[in-house]
Amino acid sequence: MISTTNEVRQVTCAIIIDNGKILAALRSRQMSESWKWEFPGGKIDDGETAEECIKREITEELALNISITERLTSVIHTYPSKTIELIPFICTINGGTLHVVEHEKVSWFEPEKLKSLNWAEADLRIIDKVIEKVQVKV
Ligand SMILES: Nc1nc2c([nH]c(=O)n2[C@@H]2O[C@H](COP(=O)(O)OP(=O)(O)OP(=O)(O)O)[C@@H](O)[C@H]2O)c(=O)[nH]1
Repeated sequence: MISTTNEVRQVTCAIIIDNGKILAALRSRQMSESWKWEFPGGKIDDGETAEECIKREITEELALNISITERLTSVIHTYPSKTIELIPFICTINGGTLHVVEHEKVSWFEPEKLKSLNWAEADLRIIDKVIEKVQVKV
């Protein structure tokens, strides 16, 4: 199916907590929204649940198995060329060895450092809630 600009693309993202820090990923030159930070994840495939999607994406992008702790409220954000529904999940690592496949790099941040990053615009709308949630859980 050809996607149109009017369609809302559902995108999952993982807020992975480990040892009190949160993983953020820098989008690379080859990706749209280059050099912006995001939480790893991606678009939901046809027939897939959001939970299945985020587990698949994290295996593909970071070679990690994750467990979902909590699904947060999603946000809808319109970029000039697309509208996305960003569905965030708080997660922990269940297995695997971190290997960065697509991103420029990933880094671990203390919750209070997250606000200083140059985030993708949609993430700016979830970051306060993410920090509030992870400070309770770390
Ligand atoms: N994974 C992820 N994507 C995000 C976040 N915030 C955000 O705006 N996005 C956007 O959601 C889309 C996710 O698409 P994707 O990762 O599956 O694939 P992609 O880069 O090829 O997307 P593209 O079609 O925009 O080029 C991208 O447009 C990306 O910019 C986030 O925190 N995590």
